[in-house]
Parts: sequence; C-alpha cells; structure tokens
Amino acid sequence: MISIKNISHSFKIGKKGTEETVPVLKDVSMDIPKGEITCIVGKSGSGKSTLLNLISGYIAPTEGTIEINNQTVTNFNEKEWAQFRLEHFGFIFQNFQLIPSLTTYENIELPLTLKGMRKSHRKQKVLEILQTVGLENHRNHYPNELSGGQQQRVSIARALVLNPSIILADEPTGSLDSETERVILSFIQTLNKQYGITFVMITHDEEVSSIAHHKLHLHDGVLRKEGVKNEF
Ligand SMILES: Nc1ncnc2c1ncn2[C@@H]1O[C@H](COP(=O)(O)OP(=O)(O)OP(=O)(O)O)[C@@H](O)[C@H]1O
Repeated sequence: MISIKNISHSFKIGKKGTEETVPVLKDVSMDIPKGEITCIVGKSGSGKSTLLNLISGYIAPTEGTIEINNQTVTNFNEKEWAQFRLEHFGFIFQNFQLIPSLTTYENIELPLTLKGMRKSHRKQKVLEILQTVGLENHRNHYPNELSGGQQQRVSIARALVLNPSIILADEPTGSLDSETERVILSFIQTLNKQYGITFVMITHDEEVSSIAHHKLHLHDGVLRKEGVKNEF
C-alpha cells in the first residue's frame, strides 16, 4: 500500500537570483491499494511524472509524507532509496529504456547481476521470466531487432525479475499502436491477477486507464476527489 499524505511540490525555475517558484502539485493525498491497478490520469503538464518521481524517490516533496509498505520513505537518503527501489519497485517506461548493446537475455539479467546473484541462479531466473513474457525465441535479439510490443515485454520482464511488489509504469503503451497497446494492457492485467503485483500507472489516455481498479484524475496539480472504482 502506498499512502500519500498532503504532498505539495514546487520547482524553482529561472536564473539564480531571479528564480521563480512554480507550484506543480498542491496538497495531494491518496491511498494506492496493494495488489490492484491504480491509474493516475491527467493532461500533459498536470503533474503526473512529478508524482511518480516523488513516489520513486527521485525527487523529494516540498511538503507532505509518503509511506510505502508501512515505511515512511520521505526522509530516506540516496543510499536508502537505492536499496528500497531494488527491493520494492519495478519500472516500465514509454520508451522502454532497454540497453541497445545488450540482448533480450542480457537486458533481463542486468538487475540480477547488479544485485550480485550467482550466474547459475541468474540463468534459471531469466529463463523463467522469458517464458512468462513469451520471448524464449527472442532471447538473443538486440532491442533494435524487436518490435515495439516485444521491446515493452522485455522491459516488463526486466521490471519483474527481482519480484517487486510494486510496478511503476510511465505511459507504458505511449509508443505502441492500438493493437499492441491492448496486448500489453491485457498482459499487465494478467500479471496483476496472477502475482498480485500492485501497478501504479500514469497516462493521459482514458482508454489505457480502463484496466485500472482505481482511477484518479490530476488537474493542474490538484487531485480530483472522486476516484473511480472498477471491479474485474
Ligand atoms: N525539473 C523541473 N523543473 C522545473 N519545472 C518542472 C520540472 N519538472 C516538471 N516541471 C514542471 O511541472 C509541471 C508538471 O510536469 P510533469 O512532467 O509532472 O507533467 P506530466 O503530467 O507528467 O506531463 P506529460 O504528460 O507531458 O509528461 C510542468 O509545468 C513542468 O514544466
């Protein structure tokens, strides 16, 4: 469960000495339930990425607190955040963010190597995940030899490989055609149902948010109070 309490965030912009403070999030509070898909929907510039960056600790809020899996994370230092991210989060991005010089297998293996896992264990885990995402036959392909949907499946596999309880997804289908989008969204639903992974997804697209159990709207940095609850 992610509990966001009275978060406000401002950026300072402009030249030193004449900076302006621009408020981006204004007193945002929300509870993101465990094991469900929550979508934060809003137009470009409404503050979605800022909110995701606050949840993942890449920026610290100007005001307010965030609790994740019963830990107050807002006061973490960089080292604590790095450890926390490895243990709790997987990330999926609109542009996949795969390493072009690594194959499918190697991209998925990377988090395990960084964690210091032994080679034989890594192999077992990568082969298992390749099967989950249906890319066994593409294990030796480089990202530029894969379709957009396949690249996103590699990036989902990389997000899954350390068994995170939460996946943070930033416009995960934003670069895909509508048919591939449906395939990836249905895959996200399957992962949520089968493994109970909590998904927090940001999107500007109402269609994408139709897979969410909870839908929250951000409008100019303010959260609209009425969340929509879907039963699946
Ligand atoms: N590092 C920064 N410094 C200054 N202003 C920023 C910074 N990051 C974001 N902003 C401002 O905060 C506002 C919200 O940006 P944010 O990226 O969170 O919106 P978004 O809803 O994710 O938009 P999009 O859908 O276009 O990615 C924008 O007005 C943007 O200019």
